[in-house]
Amino acid sequence: MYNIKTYNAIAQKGLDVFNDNYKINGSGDPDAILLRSYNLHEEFIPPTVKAIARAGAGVNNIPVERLTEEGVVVFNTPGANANAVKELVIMSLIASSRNLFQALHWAKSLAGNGEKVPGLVESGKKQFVGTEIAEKKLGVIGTGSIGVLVANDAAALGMEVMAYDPYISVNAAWQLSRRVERAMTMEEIFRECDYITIHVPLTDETKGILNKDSFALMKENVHILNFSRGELVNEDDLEVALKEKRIKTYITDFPTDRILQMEGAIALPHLGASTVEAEENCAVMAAKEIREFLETGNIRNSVNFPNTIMPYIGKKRLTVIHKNIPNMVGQMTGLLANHQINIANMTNRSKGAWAYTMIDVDNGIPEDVVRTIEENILNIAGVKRVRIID
Ligand SMILES: NC(=O)c1ccc[n+]([C@@H]2O[C@H](COP(=O)([O-])OP(=O)(O)OC[C@H]3O[C@@H](n4cnc5c(N)ncnc54)[C@H](O)[C@@H]3O)[C@@H](O)[C@H]2O)c1
Ligand SMILES: O=C(O)[C@H](O)COP(=O)(O)O
Repeated sequence: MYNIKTYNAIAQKGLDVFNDNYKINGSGDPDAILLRSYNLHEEFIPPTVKAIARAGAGVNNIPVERLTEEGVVVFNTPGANANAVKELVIMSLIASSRNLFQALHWAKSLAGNGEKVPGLVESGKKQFVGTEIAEKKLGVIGTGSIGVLVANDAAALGMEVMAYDPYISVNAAWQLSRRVERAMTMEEIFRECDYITIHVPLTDETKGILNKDSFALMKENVHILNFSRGELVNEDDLEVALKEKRIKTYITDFPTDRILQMEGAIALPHLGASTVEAEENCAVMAAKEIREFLETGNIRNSVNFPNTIMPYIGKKRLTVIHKNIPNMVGQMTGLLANHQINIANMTNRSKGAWAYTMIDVDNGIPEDVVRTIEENILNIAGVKRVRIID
């Protein structure tokens, strides 16, 4: 029986992925954690936890580096909420061009004026004259799951689109419309675009990527959309740029008290992935990742360990998380050979400083021998975790 601890509201469809062999939030220490944006940085994570799945894209709420050192596999759900975010970004692009957020607020303020309302509407509407997005230039920073969809749809709506992503995946490159122009530097986007939308993860490299230097390069009256993470934008510099009216609108899904008080800032309450479809997609994918890892050792969509898939054929499986250093596999197979154990199947993959090995051995090995081998492998310098799956 496995115990799964959840944080945040996880869609029932995802929880339904777990069968009778699982308890959700049962008593005792968990085997895995399933969460969304809950901040795990300050949380105690018991050593029983083998996997953590983020039902969503961003993993900046999870202490990934520390967990990697502890041999805990962290998953996310690539692309599962991308369409939801894209729809909100496209909506916001149009809404900001048409001053829709302010206009709605103003229209509502007319309540109580009785029969005068239609007249007030007609005389007041000129303050909200907007611009059309067709033929304007959109810059997309980061063309992963969300950025590609935004770029393609904006191009289909008649915008000129320029995209920048020095680490673009082959998959994303295949998906990108031929109408999307490639920017070789972010500066090109800053200088040329009327609208800029950012779709990169929050990392040490991307923190504060939009700052006074980038604002200084931008066209006057640029609209900036940030549906990725608040910390990508330097708040001090943003405040100045909005005050100086260099930036026309800053639309964000990540309000802070300060941003809420800035004129020209439009804040949504982190709604990007809050659709029934996205919540279900993410929860189902995350739950399947946990199940597959706990039951077969296979790793799919991990952010800290190599994706490693070996068909599970019901044999005894040894899974080993270890440092990516020479002679690890040799030492493990040597131990098995010493016990006259035949290897039926084996795989070894690495990602940066870490590696993962799965070895299928024939069934029927006495339990005490299995335990000895487990202990011996764990004693190999560089090995962090060993699991035997029956
Ligand atoms: N508002 C929301 O509810 C919501 C929902 C989903 C994701 N997000 C945020 O959006 C981010 C992107 O999501 P995604 O699903 O598209 O992720 P993704 O991993 O598919 O795409 C991220 C892209 O950013 C690129 N990138 C990384 N560093 C870069 C840099 N310095 N310059 C340019 N490009 C860079 C990567 O190459 C990748 O293509 C997530 O990390 C998360 O923080 C927010
Ligand atoms: O990174 C993500 O996937 C989003 O920010 C969604 O966060 P949420 O699951 O808390 O809505």
